[in-house]
Amino acid sequence: MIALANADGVVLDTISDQSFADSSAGRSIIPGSVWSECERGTNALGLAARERQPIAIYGREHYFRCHGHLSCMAAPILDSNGKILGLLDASCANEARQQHTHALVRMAAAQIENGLIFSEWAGSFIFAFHPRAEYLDTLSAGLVAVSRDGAVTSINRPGMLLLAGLRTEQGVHFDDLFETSFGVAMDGLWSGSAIRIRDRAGSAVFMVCRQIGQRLEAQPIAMSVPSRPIFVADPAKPDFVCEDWTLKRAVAEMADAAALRMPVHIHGETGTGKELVARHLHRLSKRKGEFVAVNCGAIPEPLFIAEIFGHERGAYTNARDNGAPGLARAADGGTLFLDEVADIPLPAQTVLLRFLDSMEIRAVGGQKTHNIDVQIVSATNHNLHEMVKERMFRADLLYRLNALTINIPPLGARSDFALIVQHLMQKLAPETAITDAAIARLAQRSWPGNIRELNSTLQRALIRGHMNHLDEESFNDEPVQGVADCCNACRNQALSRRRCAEIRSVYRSTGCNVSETARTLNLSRTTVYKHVL
Ligand SMILES: Nc1ncnc2c1ncn2[C@@H]1O[C@H](COP(=O)(O)OP(=O)(O)OP(=O)(O)O)[C@@H](O)[C@H]1O
Repeated sequence: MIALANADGVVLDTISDQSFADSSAGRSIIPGSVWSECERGTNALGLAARERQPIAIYGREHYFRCHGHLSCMAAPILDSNGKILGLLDASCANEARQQHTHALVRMAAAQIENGLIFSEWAGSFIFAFHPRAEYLDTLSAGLVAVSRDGAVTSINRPGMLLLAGLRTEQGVHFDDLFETSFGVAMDGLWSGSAIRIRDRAGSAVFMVCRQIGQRLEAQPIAMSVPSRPIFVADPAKPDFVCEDWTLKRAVAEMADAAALRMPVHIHGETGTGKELVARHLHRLSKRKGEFVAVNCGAIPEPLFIAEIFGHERGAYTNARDNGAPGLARAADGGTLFLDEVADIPLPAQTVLLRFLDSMEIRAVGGQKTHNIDVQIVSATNHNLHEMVKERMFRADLLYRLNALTINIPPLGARSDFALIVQHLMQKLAPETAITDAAIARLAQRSWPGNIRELNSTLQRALIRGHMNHLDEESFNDEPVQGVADCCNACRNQALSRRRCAEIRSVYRSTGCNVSETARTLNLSRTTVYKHVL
């Protein structure tokens, strides 16, 4: 049973399976029942309210013997001033208690707290931050809501912990918390990519913009906003826009491939949604294991085999102390997504081929082999057949990977362009409409960075916008073709300006190909993105 209670421990609502609801334990937790500590002695709801932290109370730990057959895990839901808004509780018969329920209740409470920040501060920018970039999408990330003039309106609990020692109350300025000023940070944040800045205590954090502040004072005007959600929650259906006829047909074929565990290769320009398609395939496969994405272009060549297939303790210089099982084993029972597969170094291609033939792996420096069961999905924006001709990619590996090939059309060629724009608008700024004329104008542009670039363009227009809708004028400042010589973040920094100009020049000379630019200049693709989009 899940119960929601107010700050005094009065149960407001419950959801329960029938047998528990009918049991004597279930009948004691009903809307209106009071679970404050002074009424019921030791119990999870009462103690969580009193201690202001998650609490689990098992069986006989309850003060009243009549509750001895209950196990309850409760967590308070706090607002950003630390006031308790309510309590969430999961209760079950004591014999059915599980440790991980406690973690789930805590996570659910944290999710509600984050959701409240988004709904309460729709007029603010909301930034996620964390010392590690891969945690930006998790509940450990700090969230800070900031008004359009840089005043902090709200910070979530993880954010307070990350900024411990600094003044975090409502009204402090972004510049009081971070060394990079609000204006300079915004230059980087509006592009949609993560920036790295230091807080005033000197710790480096990654930060990304999760919500663009609306201009709430403007009144809505009649405009084309999608009247119904674009997606319905059905795991068999893609959770991305897929109304383009060629893409729809290709995606439909994936269900059979997933059922037969056929290797699927996804081809498409950068930013067309290859990873989204790969994740959809994983959902379709209903495999219990993880979806493990490997950016093959980001792993240095000497480490590639060890990273994928694992290594034993001390297998090579700088190897992790206890060795590592490798990404292929992490994907056992699930899906291994080899992104940027064209970047796999030739020696590693041979090892990968052997693995695909046998589904057997042996860690570097190890003796034992392990059989694993993974769905292989690969992706690239390169023409692997051309690379085979140039002897840069093994033909036998290509034919092992591409039992089914999905070609994702570039954004400019998609018949569902308008739907994609509406979908991105709904995610970025659900209250903001966009005119059909503006969509038509966007459709005429070239989109070398595809949907990712379209997303950044909409973000920029929303930040610059003075109304609560976007029209043709909103895109007047957009460069129609190509890019200026340096990006906004580098414009005032003499040292990085030259480097930035070089990146942008190589980007143009490669026909706006991010991967190619990254390879030519020996940079990560993220760095290239930061400077060109
Ligand atoms: N059909 C779609 N509907 C909605 N959003 C999409 C769609 N396709 C892509 N996107 C969005 O575009 C961005 C890029 O998608 P994704 O990372 O999957 O592209 P990619 O082809 O794997 O890029 P790269 O080759 O650069 O790694 C993501 O933010 C994704 O959510």
